[in-house]
Amino acid sequence: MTGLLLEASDLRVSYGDFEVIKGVDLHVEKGGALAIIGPNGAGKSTLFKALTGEIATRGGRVVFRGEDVTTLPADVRTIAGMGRTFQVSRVFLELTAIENVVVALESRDRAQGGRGRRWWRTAPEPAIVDEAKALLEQLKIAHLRNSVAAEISHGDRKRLELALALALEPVILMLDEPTAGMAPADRRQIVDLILDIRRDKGVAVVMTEHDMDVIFSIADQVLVLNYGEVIASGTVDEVRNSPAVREVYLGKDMYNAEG
Ligand SMILES: Nc1ncnc2c1ncn2[C@@H]1O[C@H](COP(=O)(O)OP(=O)(O)OP(=O)(O)O)[C@@H](O)[C@H]1O
Repeated sequence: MTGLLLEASDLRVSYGDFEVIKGVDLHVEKGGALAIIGPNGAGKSTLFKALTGEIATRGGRVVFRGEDVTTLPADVRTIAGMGRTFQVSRVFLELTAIENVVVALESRDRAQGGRGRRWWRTAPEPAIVDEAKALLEQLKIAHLRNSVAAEISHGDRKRLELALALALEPVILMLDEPTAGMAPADRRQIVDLILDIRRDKGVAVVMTEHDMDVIFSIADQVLVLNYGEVIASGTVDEVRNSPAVREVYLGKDMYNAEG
């Protein structure tokens, strides 16, 4: 699979007069995986939110699947195929795992022009329930389907969040620190899941992440930000060997740096 999926050019974002993203260019190929890294405060989250449409840009363009989406809100980008997970989980805590996935699948159907659940029905369509079960199975949390989301572990909730993102059939998954706050064993499992999703569904990935092992396992391209500017971009090896990157991480072990 080749071809451009997501592209940003001369992207600029400011908080008041404080320019945080200062003319960033990036691109993601179909099925590709880009990691955005950089020291704390470099602008990673801000850039990520500008790509997903959660914050407005002051300049530049974001093009997704050939369409200029620069001024389109996040929900429209989601419907267009941009799946999203958050650093802080956004599942419905009071619903069970399967109810969460059913809600996501029903909203996908509505977005695709379906009618969603008819008003007189108290239960979802059996086909939707089957699809939800299959997704939970794929994410290896089928055994938790009747557990209330508030009561499942942090790692399993991350899996559930991935299931919700996948329910919308994205062509790209935007993952904001997908392994934040996880134990090493859980991290490895999430990495394996993301690799499976990439392989099975050909979904592209953009992620911010601090853990270099996770980055090196998943990403084929890395973009390094410092003070809102790209100081290096390329393959993992190209970035590793970049003098500018070494300078930014000077005095730190880049591969274990928290930033
Ligand atoms: N809502 C906001 N209002 C004003 N300034 C902000 C806001 N959010 C972030 N900033 C500032 O913008 C800069 C970039 O922040 P951002 O969170 O994008 O960096 P980051 O690279 O994601 O950092 P971290 O690795 O710590 O998550 C920082 O100086 C931060 O203090």
